[in-house]
Formats: sequence, structure tokens, C-alpha cells
Amino acid sequence: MLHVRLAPGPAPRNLSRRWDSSACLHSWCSVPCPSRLNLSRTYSIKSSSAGSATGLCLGQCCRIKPLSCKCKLGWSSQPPPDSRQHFSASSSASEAILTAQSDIQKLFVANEKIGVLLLNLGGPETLDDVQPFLFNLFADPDIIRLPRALRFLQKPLAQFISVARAPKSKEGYASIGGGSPLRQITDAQGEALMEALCGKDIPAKVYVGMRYWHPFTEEAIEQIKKDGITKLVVLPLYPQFSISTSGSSLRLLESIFSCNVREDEYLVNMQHTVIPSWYQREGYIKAMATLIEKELLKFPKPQKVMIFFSAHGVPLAYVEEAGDPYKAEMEECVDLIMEELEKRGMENPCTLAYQSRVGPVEWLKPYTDETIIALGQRGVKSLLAVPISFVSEHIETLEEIDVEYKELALQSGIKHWGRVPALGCEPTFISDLADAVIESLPYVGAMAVSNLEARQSLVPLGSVEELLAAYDSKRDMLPPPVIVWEWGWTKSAETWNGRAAMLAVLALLVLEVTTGQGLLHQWGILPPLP
Ligand SMILES: C=CC1=C(C)c2cc3[nH]c(cc4nc(cc5[nH]c(cc1n2)c(C)c5CCC(=O)O)C(CCC(=O)O)=C4C)c(C)c3C=C
Ligand SMILES: [Fe+2]
Repeated sequence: MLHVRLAPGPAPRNLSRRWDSSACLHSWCSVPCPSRLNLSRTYSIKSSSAGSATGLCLGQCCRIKPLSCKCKLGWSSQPPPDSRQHFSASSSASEAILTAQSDIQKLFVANEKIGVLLLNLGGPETLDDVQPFLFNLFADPDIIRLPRALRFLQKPLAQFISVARAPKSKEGYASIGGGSPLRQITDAQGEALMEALCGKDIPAKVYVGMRYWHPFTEEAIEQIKKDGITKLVVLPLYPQFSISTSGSSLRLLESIFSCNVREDEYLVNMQHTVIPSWYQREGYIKAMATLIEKELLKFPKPQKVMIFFSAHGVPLAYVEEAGDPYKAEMEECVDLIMEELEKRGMENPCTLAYQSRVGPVEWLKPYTDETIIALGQRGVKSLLAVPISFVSEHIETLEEIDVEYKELALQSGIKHWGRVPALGCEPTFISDLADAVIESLPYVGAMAVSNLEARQSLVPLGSVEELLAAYDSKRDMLPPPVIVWEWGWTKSAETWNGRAAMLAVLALLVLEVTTGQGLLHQWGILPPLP
């Protein structure tokens, strides 16, 4: 069977050294981004019959440019037969491109109702929504990973953490206008995508399914059913794949499908495909480069500005123990953007750091706050922050970067500060998303829903399924720690202190839940035992 492996795929060539967290700060000024050597997608494509990537759909359609992705599109479990036949018959490249494209479009649009499901995180719309939103987030086993034996504590723990965190989060949301802008922006992106698809002769309806707040993914699926969509493209709005974001949303979608599929004739017949990540797409990279270029020009000396990519972090164990491809994809993404800027004559230094860590475990490094301080100490005077893991403005751009990190930068000796806006509805970006959808249409249905009988995954096609399976098998029993215990406030001690504190909290919670007595009951956070 043909499939694309998402992770833990080979590290992009030359990237791991460059972005090694300890080397990162040194490499930005002295080493030009070496990445640019090999920017092709690192996912490998295997086929038991063809033996290599070039032997597949890919063998033929790679020669035809607009579908050349199309290696990158390899999330299908089989090549699209009709398009393949058509491609190999074509000889004149540009004519073939147009004919192939429009034929494929006709083929997949005729008598079909096409839907695009945008998956996103969701955010509280009012301050009253904050605590329940946080509960949903922390109740997600892809956000707080508990060993199987302790899963029964997931919800009480989520309740505890959400109540404890809510005041701080509320302050943040209050400072950006009393709620998250995510729903509005995602809706606008959906509208723009629908128009862009229409402009490319693909009439499709776009749905928004949020993971932790309204409109929930379940609501979107209900609407999709009501509308009688026959072909669905699932598009997470995260450029890079992480277990904690796209992975979690796809897992939820899979559970919705598998819960309903036996009694739901409609879901059984609905064909779909998934675009797991799209950070390497040319349109996205170019749109990011254009936004950066525009902001650079606002500095007094644009060529002296350090381009500071700040990505949302994930706990280190996701990458090191669960095989999350997030870090590798992030690094490759930054390299692609820097290469595009270089092509445009911009040779600025750059660095990548990770922000927004929560809780007591170690997260991906270098941390954004520590890096800003270090850059200031090294004499950097101009910093342009680029939020890189998300395509909408949200609390972490509007509050954490614009307020907290800006203040920290100015205190650390940075004189000139700027921030690149999130892509939002930027037309090149939306048009590229539309192209991604169109290019994925031939793959819709490659994973038949009826495959459930064969115990195949419904939603995550090949790669994601593999990734999640690997993740599942690892997370029950984490490998023993490699860090030697040290007393005091070292990093390893910090981690273990955190874990010990977490265990203590868990023990207290178990005690409370079983005895019905304790602080949480006194404060009315947990209901009294019957
Ligand atoms: C690619 C982006 C994101 C990753 C990866 C991610 C992982 C992750 N997040 C938390 C905890 C929180 N995230 C919160 C908000 C939030 N997270 C993202 C994106 C990613 N998260 C966004 C876009 C937002 C903002 C939504 C909005 O309302 O604007 C929050 C709530 C805000 C706060 O209290 O700080 C928490 C908590 C974890 C634990 C995690 C990985 C395991
Ligand atoms: Fe987050």
C-alpha cells in the first residue's frame, strides 16, 4: 500500500544542527541558513508495488507542474487512477496542465457536493467562556497525557487546572477585548476560501470545526450531513503538524466517524481526504515572506534586523518520545521562508524559539523569553517577531508577543521592535489554500469509509494513522528519563520537581474524589459526594 509517512521521518538534512537548541543562538549570525541545500519535503513515500516514490501517481504527475505537489499530496493510500491515465497521455506540459486540471476538476465536481472542513483550536468568546474552554483543552488527552491507569483522573485534573488557570487567562483575554478573535477570523478565512474556490471553478461549501469551543467539530459534521456533502476535504488550519493540534483534531474526527459509522449510512458513504500539513507550500511561504519583507522595511536599518520566529511550543516529550514531527516541520518551514527572503535579496540573520509553555514539564527549547534576553545581551538592537505556528491573530500574538515579549525585549536592550501580523485572509495565502484543496480532490475517497470493516482508520490517512498509533503505543509507558537527578534548581531538577508536584496534586485529587472532603469541595469546585 502506498502511503506517506509523516513522522518520525528523517530529519531534514543539515537542519537539526542549525536549529539545535544549544547552537541556535550562535548560528544565526555566523552561519547562513544552510538549509537551503535541501528543501524538498522530507516525508518518504513508499509503495510495495512500485518500490519508490517516483513510481506512483507521483511518477507521472510530478512532471506536470500544478499537480507536482502532488508528491507532497501523497496522503492518499492510492494514486488517483483517472488523473494518472490522463497525465501519462499528455505531452505538451503547459497544455497538459490546464487540461489535466480542468478535467480533474470536472471529474470530481460533477454531481458532487464538495465540502471543506477547516479544523481549528477555538477560543473563548467571552470571559465567562474562559474556564469551560480551558476545561475542554486540558481534558484532551492529547494536551495532558496521563498514563492509561490514571485516565480516570483526566476530567478532575482538567477541572482543577482550568479553575486554577482561569484568572490569569481571563486577564489576558480581557486585555485583548474580552475574548478570542479566533472564531471571527476563522469564519472570515472560510468565507474567503469559499470565494477563492469558486473563482477557480470549484463550488464548495466551507465548514469550521473547532476543537475546544464553538462551533465544535461535532456541530460542523452535523451540518455537513444536513447539507448532504459527498466529498469532504479536511484541512487543519495549522501549517505544521503536531500531535497536540492537528493530531488531536483528527483523532476527534476519527472518533466521531467511528462512533456513528455503524448506524449512519451517510457517513459510511461520505468520501474524504486529509491535508495533514502544508507549511511547505509555495503560496504560504511566499505570503509569509511578503509580510516579513513589508515589516522589515519599517525599521530604520532593515538589513540589520534579526528576524525572530516565535512558534508555539509543545512539551519536549511530544517530539522526543512520541515522535511529533512538529519541530522538524517548524525548522524546515523557517528555512523555506528564509530562502525565499534570500531570493528577494534579504540576508538578515534569523532565529527560532518556542513560546507559551504551560505546566511543570520541559518544553521545546530555546524558549522565546530566554532567547530575547540572550539576544539583548549579545547586542542585538532590532528584532522583528514572526509568529509562525498559527495563521490567525490570537491571545498569544496580541498579548504575549505584542505586550509581554515586547516589554521584555525593550528591557533587554532591544531598541527597535516589530511584529509581523498573522496571515488571516491575505489573498495569496487563501488562494494557495484553495489550490491545496483542489489538488487534494483527486485523492478524496482514496480511503473508503467502508474500510472501517477492515479496521482501517477513517480519517488520518496512512501517515497520521501511523503517527498516532506510534504515539499511542509510546504514551502508556514513557521511556525512563535520560537525565540524571540533581538537587537544587537545575533544569532537570525543575522538571522532576514539577513531576513530583504533579503526582502530589494527583494524589490529593484522588483523595478528594474518593473521600468527598478537601479544599476543592470546600470551594465548590467539585460537587459533594451523593
Ligand atoms: C500550533 C499551535 C499550538 C500548539 C502546538 C499548542 C499546544 C499547546 N497549547 C497548550 C495550552 C494552551 N493553549 C492555549 C491557547 C492557544 N493555543 C494555541 C495554539 C497552539 N497550542 C492558540 C492559537 C491558542 C489561543 C486561542 C485563543 O483563544 O486565542 C491556552 C489558553 C490560553 C492561555 O491560558 O494561555 C492554553 C492553556 C498546551 C498545553 C499545548 C501542548 C501540549
Ligand atoms: Fe496552545
